[in-house]
Amino acid sequence: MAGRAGLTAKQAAAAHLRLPPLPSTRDLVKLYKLRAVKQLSQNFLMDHKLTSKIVRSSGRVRDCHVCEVGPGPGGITRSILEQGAAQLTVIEKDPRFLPTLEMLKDASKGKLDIELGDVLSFNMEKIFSSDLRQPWDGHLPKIHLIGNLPFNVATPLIIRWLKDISLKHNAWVNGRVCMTLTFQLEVAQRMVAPPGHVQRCRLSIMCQNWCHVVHKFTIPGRAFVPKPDVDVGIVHFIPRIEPQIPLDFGLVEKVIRCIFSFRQKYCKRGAGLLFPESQRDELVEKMFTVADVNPTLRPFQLALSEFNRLCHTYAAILEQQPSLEKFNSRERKIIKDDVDYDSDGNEI
Ligand SMILES: C[S@@+](CC[C@H](N)C(=O)[O-])C[C@H]1O[C@@H](n2cnc3c(N)ncnc32)[C@H](O)[C@@H]1O
Repeated sequence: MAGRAGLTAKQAAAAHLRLPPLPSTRDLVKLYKLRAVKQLSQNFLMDHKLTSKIVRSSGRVRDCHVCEVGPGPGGITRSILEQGAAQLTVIEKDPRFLPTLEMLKDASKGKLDIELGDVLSFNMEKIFSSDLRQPWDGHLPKIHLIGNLPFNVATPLIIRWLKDISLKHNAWVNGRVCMTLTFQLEVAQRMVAPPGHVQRCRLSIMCQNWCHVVHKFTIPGRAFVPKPDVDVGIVHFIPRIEPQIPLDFGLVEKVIRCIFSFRQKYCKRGAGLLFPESQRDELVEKMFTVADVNPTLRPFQLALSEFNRLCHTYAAILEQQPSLEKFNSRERKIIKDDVDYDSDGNEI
């Protein structure tokens, strides 16, 4: 809505902060003494409309504490400040971006903090005030995590964060903190794939077990500088109050990983990897009978409720035979063709 001076609330906030403009592609090249921006080995989003859309898709950041991972030259960072975040902490690994981020910090009126570090090992617990904490089953805390990271960092990061969510560690000591992250489109589609979908994989189950996952929109690769070979999906995660499979992260991950080891075969084939050969047939049959799951379905056809029953039955078998917990079949390493990889070579 336009205010008295004819400015929208957002324009007023931006004018009030007097943020320096985002460096152009040419500026980036000059700033970092490069021949081409490609040498930074990153894909930057320089389109203000799109950075604003990403921030809006995370929900309302006004008056919230936002943590942005991988700000780079600060396109998304500017949009977060413009949309009225009360506090913004950025975690950037590459010190070459510090001068541009410092300029933003100076203009931010104390709202921007810069942390130089690797988000994969960064404990965010200390950056948020305990005043923002909410009970896990209460309202969502006024905290958001937002980031456009390199594709080969984003997938391992979300797996780490899902584990943190399961343990209520890291940012999640504060309650059900939401995340809005970019992934290559194919990975985003896998994250939200329902049962029976051709993209359904281990990542779908892991994400959907601990979070409500929404693929918000897609950005064509050409919007990035330099242009990646793929399009990009923006995914929003809201931690579930209760996971669909309320068991230990490691146990769930092991069962899902084994079952998806043979994607095109009956799901009992992969489940067999949970047990030594001497007991395999007997325990697989027991697992599927007790869980009441059809062992001849393909892994991608199983619903979360069926994985839930299989995981619980496996946990009950472990209670009776604790030594099985340490059993790790090496067979899947031999049968490589049935394991899924994303285009960065990450097994998923
Ligand atoms: C794809 S660029 C995106 C930059 C900016 N967010 C944008 O949208 O234009 C990824 C950024 O993440 C940073 N980055 C990469 N790995 C990181 C890590 N492990 N921890 C923190 N930052 C990282 C890079 O240095 C780079 O600035």
